[in-house]
Amino acid sequence: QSSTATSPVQTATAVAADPNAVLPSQVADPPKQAWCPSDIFCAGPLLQTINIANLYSDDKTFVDKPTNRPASDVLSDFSKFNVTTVTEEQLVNFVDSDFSGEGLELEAIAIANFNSNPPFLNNVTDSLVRSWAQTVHGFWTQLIRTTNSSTLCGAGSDCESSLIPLNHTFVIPGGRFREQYYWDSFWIVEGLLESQLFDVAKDTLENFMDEISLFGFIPNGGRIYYLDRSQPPVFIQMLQRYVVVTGDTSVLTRGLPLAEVELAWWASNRQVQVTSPFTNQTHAMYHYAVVNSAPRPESYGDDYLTANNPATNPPLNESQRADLYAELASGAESGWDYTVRFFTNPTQNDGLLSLNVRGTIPVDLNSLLYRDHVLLAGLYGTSNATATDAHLAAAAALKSGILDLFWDNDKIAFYDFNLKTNSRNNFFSVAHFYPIWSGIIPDILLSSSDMAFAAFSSVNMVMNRYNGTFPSTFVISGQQWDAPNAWPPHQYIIIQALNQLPSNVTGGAIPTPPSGQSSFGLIPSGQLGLSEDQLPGQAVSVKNRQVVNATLTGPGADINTLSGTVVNGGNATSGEGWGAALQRQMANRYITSAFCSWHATGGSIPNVLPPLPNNQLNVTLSIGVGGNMFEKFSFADVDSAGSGGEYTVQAGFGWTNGVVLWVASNFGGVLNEPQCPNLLDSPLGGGGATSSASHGIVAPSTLFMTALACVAHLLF
Ligand SMILES: OC[C@H]1O[C@H](O[C@H]2O[C@H](CO)[C@@H](O)[C@H](O)[C@H]2O)[C@H](O)[C@@H](O)[C@@H]1O
Repeated sequence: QSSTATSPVQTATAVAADPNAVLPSQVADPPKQAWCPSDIFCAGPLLQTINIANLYSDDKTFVDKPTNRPASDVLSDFSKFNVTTVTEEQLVNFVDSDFSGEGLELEAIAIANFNSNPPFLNNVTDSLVRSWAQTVHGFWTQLIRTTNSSTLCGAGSDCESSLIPLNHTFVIPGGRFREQYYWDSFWIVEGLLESQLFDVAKDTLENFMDEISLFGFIPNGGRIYYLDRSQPPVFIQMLQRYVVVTGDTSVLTRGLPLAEVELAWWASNRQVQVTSPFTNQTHAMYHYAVVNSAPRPESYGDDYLTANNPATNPPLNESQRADLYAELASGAESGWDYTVRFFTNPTQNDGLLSLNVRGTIPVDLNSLLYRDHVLLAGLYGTSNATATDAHLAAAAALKSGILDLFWDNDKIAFYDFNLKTNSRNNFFSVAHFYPIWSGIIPDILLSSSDMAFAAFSSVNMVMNRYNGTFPSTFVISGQQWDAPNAWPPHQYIIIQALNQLPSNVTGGAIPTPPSGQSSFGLIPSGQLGLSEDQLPGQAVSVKNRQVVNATLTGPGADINTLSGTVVNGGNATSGEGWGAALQRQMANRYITSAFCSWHATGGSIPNVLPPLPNNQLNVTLSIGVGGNMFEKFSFADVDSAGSGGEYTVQAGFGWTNGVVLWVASNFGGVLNEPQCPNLLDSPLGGGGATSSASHGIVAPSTLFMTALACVAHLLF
């Protein structure tokens, strides 16, 4: 049995807001970037002019459109324009005649031997969750791609495309993300392994190996405009998971030497010596630091406007603009594009002009590289004792830097180190959990159950206080890697971090908050860097179309507390310690967020789950939409997608599906049927309907983003 291939190509129409208008004046073109030589898809006069004309709602659309005639003809056509007199309509005609549909170089293919009933489904007890997990497993068939350069303008043509052709099939995230992405693929591979799509997982690895051979590193994504940067380094972790699950060690013949090449790239290009103000020891640590002095091609208009914002007084000079462009690219390399966490002063929302990515030694990056070294040592095993020892030594050196620079023994948390202030940032984010996931467990957590719980007390608070899953940070900034957004990879990392704690410290019950306090009272003083009343609110009802939040402090703030467990947290099992309880709650909340936001946008399962009635789907503008698997969620509303950032929330979605399948497989015995709030209770729905759950009201901004996502038809 094979799956059916679906067409991936969507073509956005170029729109001239005012056809006869000439373009506003432009600042001088940025210098040509050696890493991105295309005169069409990289920084230069053509790309800047198209973006100034603002023909597409998403800057990425244009750079994903292959030319439909030789590049020299396209450039010759463009050279006929004078940028001070060309009209928007002339540019619309130019792109319509010289370029084809975005993503046309990619082809959806069928998955050979697709088993629609993989064994992991037997792990899922609840029948609705099992059917839905099977539905999500089926979504791989819509996200699988292969390169098909011959669809350009005939084989052997010199048409141009920004795509980096890949030799093997791969899974895309979905929506505007039409190509293979680096760190997304880790969670995609986790899901593929649960789905027993071992060939696709292996193909993914082969593609990354080809890229390391070709470029010396793995680029952010499969387009030439990503060639200035990588993404969080997880290739070795994918390799290890594939080998452990399949037992197929044949990939190591090529994989091990290429893993060395990748690690050497990080060491040569992203390493910095840091002398600790705490111990005076010097550590070789890593940061995200991209060499780039132009707007990112896929976000050219956004970056150009950030650098040339007329409200910036005094305006940035050329070298300040170049510096900002390096920061923006470095933020994209971190995978967290963008967050106040990487602002010069994270506690003040000073905007992207204050980005300090290169001046931050990030706790997550260093933990990932530590884990890479440990896993690589394990993959060598006894076959190469010298290499094993070298990687264990590299891991030990990183661990010592991580504990020295990032760990705060009073607040019981890991924080980034700031090179500008030569101190730890007093800013809590979900990055705190990366070292623990990676196996770096400070002694104090190993010797005290209270301290171990303290390291996870923010998870307990989120489960009790908010409807959804764990946010990137607790600051609502408008950036997509801040509240209210909760991302699938991070739910996986927290659950896995809990797994790393020894059972002798996780066996007791979840502690009760001090008298008169909420679960916030269980968090060590200062850990979050915010007082309880500075945390985002949780909506509980709508009155006169106004959202009413739960009280911010005191026991009433724990609005999702039930006797013995939390809302949408599954049922407590007898003898369960706090570690298992938090895992169960996180697993249930994740499934609830992914399921409810899918159902709220028209998801249904034949003979199992009907779609919501039209009066509810109308609230999310989802009539006729078949359900969206979103890339991110809201931590305060399980019905809603995430929001904010520079592009509209996307659906598809590779890592979301991967984490669903992993959670279903590993926690299927403790997953309950999700209880989704009634959409008519939302401000957009008018409020006042009876909710299917006691807690559930949708925050207006996030629901609006769900609606926007549907309007834009951002489906697969
Ligand atoms: O176009 C803007 C940015 O989009 C990507 O970033 C986001 O999507 C990726 C794919 O899911 C994900 O890996 C990343 O964490 C997201 O923030 C892209 O990776 C960026 O480089 C790009 O500038």
